[in-house]
Amino acid sequence: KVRRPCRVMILVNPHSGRGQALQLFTGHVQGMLTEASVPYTLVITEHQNHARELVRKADLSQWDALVIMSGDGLLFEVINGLMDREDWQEAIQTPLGILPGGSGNALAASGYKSWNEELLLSCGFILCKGLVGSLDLVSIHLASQQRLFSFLSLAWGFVADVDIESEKYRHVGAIRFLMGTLVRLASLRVYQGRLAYLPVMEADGKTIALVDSLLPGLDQPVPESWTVVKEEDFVLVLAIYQSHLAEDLWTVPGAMADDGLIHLFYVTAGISRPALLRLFLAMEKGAHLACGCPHLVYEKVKALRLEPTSPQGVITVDGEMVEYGRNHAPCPTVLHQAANLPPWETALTASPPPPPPVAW
Ligand SMILES: Nc1ncnc2c1ncn2[C@@H]1O[C@H](COP(=O)(O)OP(=O)(O)OP(=O)(O)O)[C@@H](O)[C@H]1O
Repeated sequence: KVRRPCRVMILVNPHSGRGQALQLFTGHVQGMLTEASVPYTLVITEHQNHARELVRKADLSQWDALVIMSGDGLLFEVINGLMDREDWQEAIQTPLGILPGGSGNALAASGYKSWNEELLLSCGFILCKGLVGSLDLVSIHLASQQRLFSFLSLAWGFVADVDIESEKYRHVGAIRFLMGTLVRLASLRVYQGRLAYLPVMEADGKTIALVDSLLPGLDQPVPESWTVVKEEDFVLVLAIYQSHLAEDLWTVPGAMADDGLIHLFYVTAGISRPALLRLFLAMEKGAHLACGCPHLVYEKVKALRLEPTSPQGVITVDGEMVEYGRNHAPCPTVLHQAANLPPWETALTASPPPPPPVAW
């Protein structure tokens, strides 16, 4: 629990979701914070990476928590801004909070069965109470040597395409993903690439963290303990570490924010359009694995390597487009504390600290 009274920086992306994040804040959250005597400073982001730069340079001793009122994209900026700092080990332990104001709101929705204003009120309540849980972060190395920290997902193929292509329907809110899915289904394509992963053994338990500097470099073959997927034609690859991919997509019903697992899904080529649509419709109730679809594979893994060979495509990390090429997602590096509260309590902290960033 964060000590009270605490000073909270609340970052609002005014363009997130349907462009109503600020109105949602003043209409639903401001009064709660005032009533609970939580002092806060509101910062309206002015451009992409504004929050990342601000957090990178902030005097964190002034703040007891950093809260974002936006979609998952702004939290991605804040986490990576904290990890950019020289004092990242301490910085990443700053409690973080999320108030859903975007169109996906995957992290805010994880662990809840509520939507829209109801979800916002639940998250506002948790913030007022100052409750803190823990959150897994996954370290992702891109082919350019860039390293990112991800709390939600790595996607390639259908899911990534829908996420990026549906941004033009942002004004309709969460339904943009359904619209994007239908449009992408009409032009369903196959993505070529290689996928390998380090499976989780039952004996691994929950708390073993991988140190990504011990994993083979991208120019090295994967070790024998890894599974190399024999198919190379995919419709989608999705690695997710939270229960929800969006407010209404319950992708991993059993996932906890700090279970130390990457939940890897892939769909191989050959799936029909109706079968793929059925999977996404079933996902609203978390029932997609019960569809018995032979093209859908689900594995719990600790690390994976994705090497797209199709000349064009989209890869997203936490819903944000990253460079297209080979990735490497060792997990988990920033993990686990004995959280005394359920991890879906929304105000989050990552502890103990990750191993030092390594040159890849
Ligand atoms: N003031 C701003 N102007 C333009 N872009 C911004 C601004 N502030 C943040 N951004 C960027 O906008 C993108 C989308 O933000 P965010 O993810 O928070 O909202 P969203 O896309 O509506 O929600 P979700 O990710 O849940 O779908 C992010 O890449 C973020 O970095």
